[in-house]
Amino acid sequence: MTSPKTLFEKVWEAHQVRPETDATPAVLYIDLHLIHEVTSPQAFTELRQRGLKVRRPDHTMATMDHSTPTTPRNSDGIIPVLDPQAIAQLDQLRTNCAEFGIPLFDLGTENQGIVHVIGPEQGVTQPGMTIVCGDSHTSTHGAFGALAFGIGTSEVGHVLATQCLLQRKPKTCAVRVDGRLQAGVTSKDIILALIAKYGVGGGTGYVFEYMGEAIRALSMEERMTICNMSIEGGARAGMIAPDETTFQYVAGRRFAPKGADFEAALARWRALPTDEGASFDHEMSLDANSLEPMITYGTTPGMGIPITGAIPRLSDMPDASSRVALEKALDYMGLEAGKPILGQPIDVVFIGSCTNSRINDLRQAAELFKGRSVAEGVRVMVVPGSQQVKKQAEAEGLDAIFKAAGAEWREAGCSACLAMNDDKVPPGKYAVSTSNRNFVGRQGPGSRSLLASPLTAAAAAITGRVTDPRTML
Ligand SMILES: CC(C)[C@H](C(=O)O)[C@@H](O)C(=O)O
Ligand code: SF4
Repeated sequence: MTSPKTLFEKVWEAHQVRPETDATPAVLYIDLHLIHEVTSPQAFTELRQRGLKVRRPDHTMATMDHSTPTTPRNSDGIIPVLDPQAIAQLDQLRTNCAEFGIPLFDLGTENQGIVHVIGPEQGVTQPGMTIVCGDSHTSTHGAFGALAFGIGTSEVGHVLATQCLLQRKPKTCAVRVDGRLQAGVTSKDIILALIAKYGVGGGTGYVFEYMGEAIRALSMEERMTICNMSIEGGARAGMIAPDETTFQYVAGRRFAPKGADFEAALARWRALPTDEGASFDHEMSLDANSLEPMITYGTTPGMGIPITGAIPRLSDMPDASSRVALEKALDYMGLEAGKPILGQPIDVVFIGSCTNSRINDLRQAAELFKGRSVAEGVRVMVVPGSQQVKKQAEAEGLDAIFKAAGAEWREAGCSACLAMNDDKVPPGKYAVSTSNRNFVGRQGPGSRSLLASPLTAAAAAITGRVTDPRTML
């Protein structure tokens, strides 16, 4: 009998070409390499300079998402790109993919979308894989029981050339979430609460494995929301053991194994969950029963509170450095210590990003918008994570609900998650956003972001203030 192993250890060992030594990191084989227009150009330049080819173009997939506009199509069905820098970046990716034989989901084509939305959607994201991308939210794919993490641009070059990566083995942390979520409380609230409890550095050096009754009860889309923000809790990656929910989601997708291959894959995937008695280096926990909708008030994703709570006071802080951080954050946010967050007026609502732009997120938001209108003076952007999500939402009539309420229904992309395209939050304005980062200037210079779930975002859109969505269900 071999000793019991964690999910992470099984995936790591199956991909280790060479183990690490004191002097050298491990060499890890990569099953899937996702690329986008922002972090890949220099990597291709290096390949050309060194006369190298892409080792496995068939295990590499490209999309356009960050700098793409999400403005509705023109009368020719084309999404117009006006920004010269975006034009250059997108053209460069087209050239690189054509030259190196990499499949590309080009802007406006039927499968284009945010890189972390399309991987799962196309069935290229599968249990037990190693997945990398020059993007920190690659952790999203860990929801399938894959080991998935972000890499730097020079590493993108290494993976393109060799399909391998040099990595130090991270430690493991079990994150147990027991109990059941109340109505109006979502997986976004689980991850915001976890980061509020353990801090943005709590997971440093670890790969999280989320487990427990509350995690098992979640759909794949909800699990992706949690794994997506593992990186905001400091972890290298976040994983969830694959189960029937996972297998059902993957089955039948475009690039998923079919027939006998699927059966063989299933047998392998069923052996992935952490063995009874396997040990972790560290543990964290959260009680789902007592969770409320969460919202952030500051400039890190860890500055979050239950929506019925009050903004912390300096005297609540454990040390001098957190007092300074809080003071600076509240100054930037224009919020007052000790005050309730409920009722805070807001200007913009953004429903989208790789955290919360899948069909389930849009359905939840639409449920609240149905028969109601956006508050006077509030701009609401609803941005599907992919063209497929957009199509599905339109087939279900969700777009009609959003538009009738007075929200904008846009094309797929990262959009207002980060200020790399035209979708920005104006200086000094407050945005309730379903994205994952509320850093200074993240949604535009001077923008003030309050991170929350799609339900909480929709509630704010309708009332023009921070509102508990449970009062509107
Ligand atoms: C542009 C990209 C490198 C970046 C990331 O790595 O996460 C972006 O996706 C983000 O969310 O900040
Ligand atoms: S949606 Fe936001 S977090 Fe996700 S990849 Fe795009 S910019 Fe990064």
